[in-house]
Amino acid sequence: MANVREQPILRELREETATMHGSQMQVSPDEAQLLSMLVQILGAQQCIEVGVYTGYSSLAIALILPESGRLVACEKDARCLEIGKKYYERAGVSHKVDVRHGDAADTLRAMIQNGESCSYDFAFLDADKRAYDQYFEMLLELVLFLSDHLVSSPHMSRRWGVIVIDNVLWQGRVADPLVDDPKTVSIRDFNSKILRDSRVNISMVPIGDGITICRKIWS
Ligand SMILES: C[S@@+](CC[C@H](N)C(=O)[O-])C[C@H]1O[C@@H](n2cnc3c(N)ncnc32)[C@H](O)[C@@H]1O
Repeated sequence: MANVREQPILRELREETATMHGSQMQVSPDEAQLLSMLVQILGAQQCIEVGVYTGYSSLAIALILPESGRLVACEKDARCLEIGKKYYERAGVSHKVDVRHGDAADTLRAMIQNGESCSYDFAFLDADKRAYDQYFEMLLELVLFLSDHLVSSPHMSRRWGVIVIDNVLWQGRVADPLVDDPKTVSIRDFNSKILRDSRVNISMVPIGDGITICRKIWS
């Protein structure tokens, strides 16, 4: 497949999203391209997105997932989900997307209670910024980690779950000590926490609004 950001259906979804009444959010083709490449490079099969909006990133991921792959797509806004579902259908990927309407924290908690810990390869976190830490803790539980003695081959690719976190630069506000609104403080505190977190390796990438790529290294 060509680069996902060049797919006409993604362009169409982006245009429809831009014309939505009251829409202030922007979707990022560069981020979606990176996400889909990561999913492909990892050979990910089981993915989660927290905060779907109209489905731009989830569609980019679903397009690249193999037929056996699945993306659990968590979103609280039914109107946005209807747009996403229309595009999954049109792109022929709706069988790969498991849409979960409701509060994402409730959905993730239910997945853990349902015995799904350590069974996801890839997660994308992009919902309420004040709850990042809460989502992150549950995603860390849900993504895979196989310690050395459980890995049959040193070349096995799916040993570590990866979590990608969006908006970590928050348009530069996290670096401005004079900005102290709740969302900025929450993202700033979250960035500091995961920098020191021995359960993960991280790399912050300054594309879009800043994303952190986080690899689980401890279970
Ligand atoms: C920035 S948008 C997501 C954009 C999407 N990830 C993309 O790249 O195309 C954030 C979304 O998170 C959703 N959201 C915020 N809080 C939520 C919650 N508690 N549970 C589920 N979804 C939530 C919002 O409704 C919004 O659609």
